Amino acid sequence: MDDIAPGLTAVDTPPFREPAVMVRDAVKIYDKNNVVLRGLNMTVPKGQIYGLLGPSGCGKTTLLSAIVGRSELDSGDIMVKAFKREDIGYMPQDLNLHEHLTILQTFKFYGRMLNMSTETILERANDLMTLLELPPNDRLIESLSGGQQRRVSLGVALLHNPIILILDEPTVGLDPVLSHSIWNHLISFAAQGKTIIITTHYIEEARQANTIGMMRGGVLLAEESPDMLMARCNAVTLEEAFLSLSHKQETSTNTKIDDTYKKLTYSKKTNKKLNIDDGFFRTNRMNCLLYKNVSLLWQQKPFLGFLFLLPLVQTYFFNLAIGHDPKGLSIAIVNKELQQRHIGECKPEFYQGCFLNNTHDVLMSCAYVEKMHSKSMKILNYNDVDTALKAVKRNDAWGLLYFPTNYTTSLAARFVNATRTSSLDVELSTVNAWIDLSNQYIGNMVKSSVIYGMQQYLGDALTNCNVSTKVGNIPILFKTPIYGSVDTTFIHYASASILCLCCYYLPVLLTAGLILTEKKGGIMERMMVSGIKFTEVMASSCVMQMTIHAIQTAISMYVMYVHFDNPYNGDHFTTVLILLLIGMEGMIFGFLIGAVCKDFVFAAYLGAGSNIMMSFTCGEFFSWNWCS
Ligand SMILES: Nc1ncnc2c1ncn2[C@@H]1O[C@H](COP(=O)(O)OP(=O)(O)OP(=O)(O)O)[C@@H](O)[C@H]1O
Repeated sequence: MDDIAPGLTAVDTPPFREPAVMVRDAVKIYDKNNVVLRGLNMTVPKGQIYGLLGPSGCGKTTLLSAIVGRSELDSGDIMVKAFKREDIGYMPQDLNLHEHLTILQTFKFYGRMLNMSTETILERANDLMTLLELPPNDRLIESLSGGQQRRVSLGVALLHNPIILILDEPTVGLDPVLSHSIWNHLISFAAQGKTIIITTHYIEEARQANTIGMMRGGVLLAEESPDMLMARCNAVTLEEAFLSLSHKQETSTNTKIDDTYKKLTYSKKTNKKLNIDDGFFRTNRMNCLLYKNVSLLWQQKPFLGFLFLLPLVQTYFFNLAIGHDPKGLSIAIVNKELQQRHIGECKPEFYQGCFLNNTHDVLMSCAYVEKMHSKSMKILNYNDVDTALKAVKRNDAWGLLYFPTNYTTSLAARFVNATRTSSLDVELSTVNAWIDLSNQYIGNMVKSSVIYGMQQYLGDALTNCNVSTKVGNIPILFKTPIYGSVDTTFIHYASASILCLCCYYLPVLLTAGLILTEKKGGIMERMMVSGIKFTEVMASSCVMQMTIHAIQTAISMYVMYVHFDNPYNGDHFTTVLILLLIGMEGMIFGFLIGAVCKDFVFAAYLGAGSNIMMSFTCGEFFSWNWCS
């Protein structure tokens, strides 16, 4: 015992017992103001109950975490007589259980992880139900009381009948009768040769331990049997003994604590945590994780339904609400040609004949207005430009078309005279257009309707005159598009990119959520202590996520390409491969978010923020704009 405070001497020397756990010169420093272990030495004899006592925050959990391999010392050696993972049973201070699993599912998950057969698990589960007075094993963990949950957690540690049991405050929140019964069982375990390290806040309860380790200030003040300890301190209770030892530690030297750990030589070749070689990847552990993930999803049926309803609803509403060309847009018309002739409104007979040789009876302005009408535009007639412009500014119309007087005559002159056309005819044959471009998409649509309307009505008018329609076209001919079609709408273009977006961010959300839930509840740490490796977590998540991803994508594609009949011209293999890779990318990013974030709020910000940012940088929104 290197760490017994000065002035203390052992009153008796206990018989030597082979140690099951030994800690030497343990140092753990969280930061320079928080040195938790200061060269601590501890020896736990085999086949005994070792009660680790000390005030709150003295480092008991930190020490146990290092012993079970959950955390690493900064310096020192840890030796545990355990050759395989199954040799150790650990009950952490926090419950660290999946709330949405039943008691039996929890036992099956941890049991299978430690290579237990289903029959043995069921047998042990029955024994533990009696031993720990557990409720029926089909009860969900979340529906249990705090004390019942704690007993399930203890059950997980006992399930595989380990030879070393490390229990961090197993009796907190239990009634005295149950605590007493648990201690009796611990005593019988020790009689069977098992080694038990137990921490407790109920100091007197620890009298039943074979050895007491009294911890304070990062070292052990004493390590001996309760009776010897009380005798040496002239105390009648362990509490008195602890107070006496604490007082002696205080009065002997105030600087001892710091000196102890500073004098240590930091050895590079130390076992700073439990080292059990349980492989880089084992299929049985991955299957366990898969079983747990599937059970968790199955227990949360509303969430499962939501997972598959979300892509359906999203794609459905996208198709209903976005990307269709707006109909019934209003356009203001000021037709001075019509006013000049005093013949009321435009009628079909005004644009039946050939305008080149009958400029008195034919009104080309009416032909143009009719073309705009046939493009589902609502025509609003005004007498003058000022009033019409005010209407556009009031948002009554998306644009204004102004036809000058003698429009048809000047247009005919422009075609007949060609290069000899007077500048007055050029001016009077030109339609003036003011378009509201405050909404880029609608403004551009009105603009293109105006341009193509002009081209089409001129084509029709020239056909009436037996002249080739090409004469009225701008001298460029657009051939069949290489990809897409002439009448591609926004939805046709955007459907693929929306699909990619869903395929990316749904796995991000699900993966980050699952990882964070397990991390925050301490479940991940408990799984790691039981031997689970990160590779297995990744692989099992990958299998589950990809299955969900495939179903979600199939739902989205059905809505997009079957129900709403958007064009699909791609090669099936490439499409599936790309969507799968996008899903995988989302999943990996979800892992990253789960790993770096400490809480859900940060994860939500990171997930949503990065999603928008990535949509910008990958060109999705940019190309939407171009399309519009
Ligand atoms: N991850 C961590 N980062 C920083 N400090 C930590 C961390 N974990 C524990 N500590 C600090 O280490 C000290 C010892 O904590 P620990 O949980 O080991 O104490 P304990 O003796 O188990 O306390 P209790 O009996 O209340 O559970 C405390 O001051 C605690 O704040």
